[in-house]
Amino acid sequence: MPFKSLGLSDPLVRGILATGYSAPTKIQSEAIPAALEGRDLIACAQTGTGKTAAFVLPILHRLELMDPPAKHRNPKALILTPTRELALQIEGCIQDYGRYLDIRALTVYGGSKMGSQLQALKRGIDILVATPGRLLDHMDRKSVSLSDVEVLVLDEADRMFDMGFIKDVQKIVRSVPKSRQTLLFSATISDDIDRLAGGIQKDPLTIVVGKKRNPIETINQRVYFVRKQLKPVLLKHMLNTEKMETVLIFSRTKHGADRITRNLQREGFNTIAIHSNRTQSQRLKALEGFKAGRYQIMVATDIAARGIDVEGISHVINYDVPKHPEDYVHRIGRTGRAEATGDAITLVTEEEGPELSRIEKYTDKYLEPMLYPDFDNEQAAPPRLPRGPRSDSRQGGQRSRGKGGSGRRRDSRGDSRSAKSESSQSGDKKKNSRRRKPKSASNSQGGGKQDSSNQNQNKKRRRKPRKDSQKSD
Ligand SMILES: Nc1ncnc2c1ncn2[C@@H]1O[C@H](COP(=O)(O)OP(=O)(O)OP(=O)(O)O)[C@@H](O)[C@H]1O
Repeated sequence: MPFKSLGLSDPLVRGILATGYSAPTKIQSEAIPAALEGRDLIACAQTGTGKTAAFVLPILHRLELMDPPAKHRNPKALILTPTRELALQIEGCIQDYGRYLDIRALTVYGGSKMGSQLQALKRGIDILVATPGRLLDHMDRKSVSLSDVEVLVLDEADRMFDMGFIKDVQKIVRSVPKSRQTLLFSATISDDIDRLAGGIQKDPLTIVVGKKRNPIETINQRVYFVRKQLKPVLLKHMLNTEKMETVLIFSRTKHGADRITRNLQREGFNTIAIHSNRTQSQRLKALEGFKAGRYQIMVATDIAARGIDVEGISHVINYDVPKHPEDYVHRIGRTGRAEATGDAITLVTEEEGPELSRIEKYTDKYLEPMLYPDFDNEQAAPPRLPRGPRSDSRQGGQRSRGKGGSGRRRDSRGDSRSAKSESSQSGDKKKNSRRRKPKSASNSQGGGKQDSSNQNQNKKRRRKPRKDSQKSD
């Protein structure tokens, strides 16, 4: 099915084709006609499947039909996103798809200069993309009026309904006319959303593409058990032995992200950090540099977990297991996008075992624990690192002396749980032999057995143009 058959206007279809898309993805085929009819939507589709165009295209189409578009003083469409980076990315999509239309979009987000935003708002805009905090600032200053908004989008809807955002979002929604169309999109939409959405939507149509909560199948998920003190050593070992093109590493904390970044920089890896303690220009520089290939590795907190679309991320590494299972789905969804393949690696300590179990329950998938090839998880002290002598002592190698490796076992009901480390089971090898043995992944590039994960890695990661036959199945 071509884009034209979705009912989109000619200049818009030309803009889509010029962006390089030849046929709609499944979520686009299902959501666009319903949105064009004016329905409220709750749309859930896996990461990297083109949800942005599924809400941006109907907005552009609607605006184009309005007469005359250049006269709009107040925004006609409002798109709310949880992060600045995502807001800017969506504005980029609006510019791309709408290149043959006369439509003005503006992004307002914290950390950016007010002056230019105020001027643009004064001149008048058609689409406003915003993070909630900065939009509320503008509303307080009366520099923007939402009284003409006809379409409201909550991208990453479940995140927008999180405790941290809910009050701000509710306040914003109350300022938008009730007659609006409201579109909610995310890769993870819980049943609670129906309840929360009840207050802001009218008879919404729910569209679910793919299995709810499941990471996309193009991501090869791997889990390695490792002692806490050895995480930095294992990370370096992986980066040195496995062929990784562009790597996104997630840390649970900002300090952790900085620490990992410093360690990797000392080791000579081209690494940059992104988190909310960095200035806006540092955040922009990091993301742009990562996208442009100036940095091979970006270390991030969960601010980069949602929506960020960087072509060619070959590996996502969860240095820490994410606290919320849905964050796992979003984090690893930064790879394997638009039919590319990718690897998602999670490093798990004994303490993090229960969190991994929650992820398994949430995604309904058991993640087979593996041992990293040629890595001694029992080593008393980490090997001496080639550069940066200070890092040796910081690895905590000495403190780790005498502690065994971590592992999990699965009971007869199939539940997985944290298992005691080997030495904390008095170093009793017999006891350990009862535990399900982590599988050796044999995925280093320096020889060894090839498993399916390795075969996956060797697949081309370049984005393939979608085939007509794939778009509407
Ligand atoms: N019809 C299409 N044909 C080819 N590529 C597409 C198509 N639609 C979108 N894409 C590309 O697919 C990638 C993922 O799209 P997008 O960022 O909208 O995904 P998403 O579903 O919103 O992901 P996430 O859940 O992570 O936010 C982007 O690089 C986008 O340019």
